[in-house]
Amino acid sequence: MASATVESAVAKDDLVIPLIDFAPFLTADPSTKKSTADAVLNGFQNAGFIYLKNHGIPSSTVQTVFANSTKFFARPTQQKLDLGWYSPKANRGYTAQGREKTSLIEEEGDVEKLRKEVPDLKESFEIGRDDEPGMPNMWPKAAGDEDAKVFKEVMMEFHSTCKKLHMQVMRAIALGMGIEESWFDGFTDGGDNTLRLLHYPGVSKKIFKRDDGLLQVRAGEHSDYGSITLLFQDQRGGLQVRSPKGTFVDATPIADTIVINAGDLLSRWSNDTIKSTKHRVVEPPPKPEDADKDEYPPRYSIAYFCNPNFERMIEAIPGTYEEAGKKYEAINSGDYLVRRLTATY
Ligand SMILES: O=C(O)CCC(=O)C(=O)O
Ligand SMILES: [Fe+2]
Repeated sequence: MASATVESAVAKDDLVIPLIDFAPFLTADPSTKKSTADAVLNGFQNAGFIYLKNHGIPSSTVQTVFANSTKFFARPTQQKLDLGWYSPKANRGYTAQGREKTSLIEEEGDVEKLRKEVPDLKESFEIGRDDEPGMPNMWPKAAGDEDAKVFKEVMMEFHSTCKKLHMQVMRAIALGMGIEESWFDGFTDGGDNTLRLLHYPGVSKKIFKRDDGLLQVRAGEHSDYGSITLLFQDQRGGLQVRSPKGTFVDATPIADTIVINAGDLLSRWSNDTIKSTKHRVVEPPPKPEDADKDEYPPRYSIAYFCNPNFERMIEAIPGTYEEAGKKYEAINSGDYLVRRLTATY
């Protein structure tokens, strides 16, 4: 089968992140579908990251979500604190700056130490499925507040839009792996995914110039936990991905694309054939229009963290373990995520 020519979005220090046109996959011509699927799988196997264009989510939709996110974070601090993130199991609500430390640490306790040293310069708001008993989303009060009403509608709609794309990308991975295209459907149809709005407030440029040798970041180095993450970023920049050489390479924003990365659970599920690559958000690259300002402008991003249905057991995908053997025991998807979240908050 002829493989499609794939452009690269990032190519530095042996990190090659492909820029993949997803339209051929979505429009279902069998031969181009397969080569697109191969490109998706190769991207996750080699870099752990891809950029996707023509993914089917209109840019007007994404703009509306960003606009609503910006309005949300502009609410008074107390209003946001009243919607506080309340448990790893629910993973819903608002997290103020300094509360979470995305990190490499898996032990509780260590995270406390790291957080004090260099807090992440961000606030976030997490939204889960809206129909999970005992785990309510933390919506701003809608009575007499039109923005709050619209916010909820926009976010729930986007949650379901992203859920569909998660299913499609997992189908592409399946087809790329040579298993039944629908193989993952029974793992992705539950929508146990988290929509996270992120705001990195404008900060003084000086904050990044520390004299204690520590690196001030907007979000610390980490890998994501679940199957895949759909990341929508504004044009500000600052996201970096770890290369095979150990350097951090800019994942420069490309308009109308989604950056998609594989998480730790997909890596485990694929018997380590797919990579879950470390990334972070740092001081943004200089732009001519900010040159004579003392502050960097804010950055907004939207991450949609996808997970296999929480009730499912995750055990090596067919085709990934027959030769090498299974590297990991079966694990419950929901338990795995709660364990990881418990260590970071
Ligand atoms: O804001 C970004 O660009 C990345 C955020 C991220 O990696 C995360 O929240 O897991
Ligand atoms: Fe991440």
